[in-house]
Amino acid sequence: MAPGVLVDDNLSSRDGLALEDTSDKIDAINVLKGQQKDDIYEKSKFDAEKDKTTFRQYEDACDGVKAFYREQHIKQTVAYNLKARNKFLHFRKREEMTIWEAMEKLNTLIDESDPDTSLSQIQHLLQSAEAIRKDGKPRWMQLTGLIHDLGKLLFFFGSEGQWDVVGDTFPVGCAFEEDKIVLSSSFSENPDKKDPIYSTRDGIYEAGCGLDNVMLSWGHDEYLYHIVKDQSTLPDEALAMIRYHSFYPWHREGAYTHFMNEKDKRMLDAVLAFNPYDLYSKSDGLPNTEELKPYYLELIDEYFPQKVVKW
Ligand SMILES: O[C@H]1[C@H](O)[C@@H](O)[C@H](O)[C@@H](O)[C@H]1O
Ligand SMILES: [Fe+2]
Ligand SMILES: [Fe+2]
Repeated sequence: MAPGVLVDDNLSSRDGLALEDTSDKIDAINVLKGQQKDDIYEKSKFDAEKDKTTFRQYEDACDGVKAFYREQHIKQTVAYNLKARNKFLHFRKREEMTIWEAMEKLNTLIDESDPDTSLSQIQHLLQSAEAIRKDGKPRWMQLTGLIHDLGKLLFFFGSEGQWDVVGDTFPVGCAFEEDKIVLSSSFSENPDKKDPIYSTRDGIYEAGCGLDNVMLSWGHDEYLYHIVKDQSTLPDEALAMIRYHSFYPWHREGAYTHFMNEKDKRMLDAVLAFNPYDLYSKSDGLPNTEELKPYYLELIDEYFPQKVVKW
């Protein structure tokens, strides 16, 4: 095992940015860190009228969704995770695109893991952002809604399929908490389940080590988290909303809490504040992309000052 890989990927965080970037950018980050944080925890008015029992019904899902999770739960291993990190975060020649161009590129992907929407990704992103905006949440959170699934671009950058792009996430390198993970029966065929270390509760980690140090199954959350951490001025809460939004075993089912540290307790609140806008906005009306575009272009520029993103 190479713990250095983990530390490099996850802990460089704001330090890297602070060392390399302009003082304007650092000022912007510091201002953001202190402001507009509490507004996000105020109980959401948005999901009060939703019938939550109709979402995430995996046992009743179509065969495609079941086949997706079967494949994902067999193939997400520590070995694959390390390989994917190297490939997608370190070795690839990155494409340059603005956020809006990325949204348009992603638009042809229909997510095979999702039992709740068959809308295109741009519509899902705008639905999430609009729900956050209508609920009066801060601008940085609206932008987080707009971009949170852009990591699915991995599908066009040489992923092995959808199993390493979409779907819920869970840690690798320690025992799978199968009763807290959807459609988990195929974990029995995951080779890591027989590994003498990876099959233990703490595996390659330590209790209380902090989720920053835990490798989550590879997919759109982790990939986008790194891009946004390195190339935007969005605050830590936004980074957590992105990195953990598919980590339902943790934020909804209470699994893997033994790895949490103090920071994770705060981040969990942020992720929970974000979740309704991601999940329950899927039943909202269709957003008018052209009408909304000018508002969001301005918002993107506010937090991605260099405009073009290296994907
Ligand atoms: O099917 C969905 C979809 O892929 C989402 O983007 C992801 O965040 C969810 O966790 C997942 O269950
Ligand atoms: Fe997602
Ligand atoms: Fe989403």
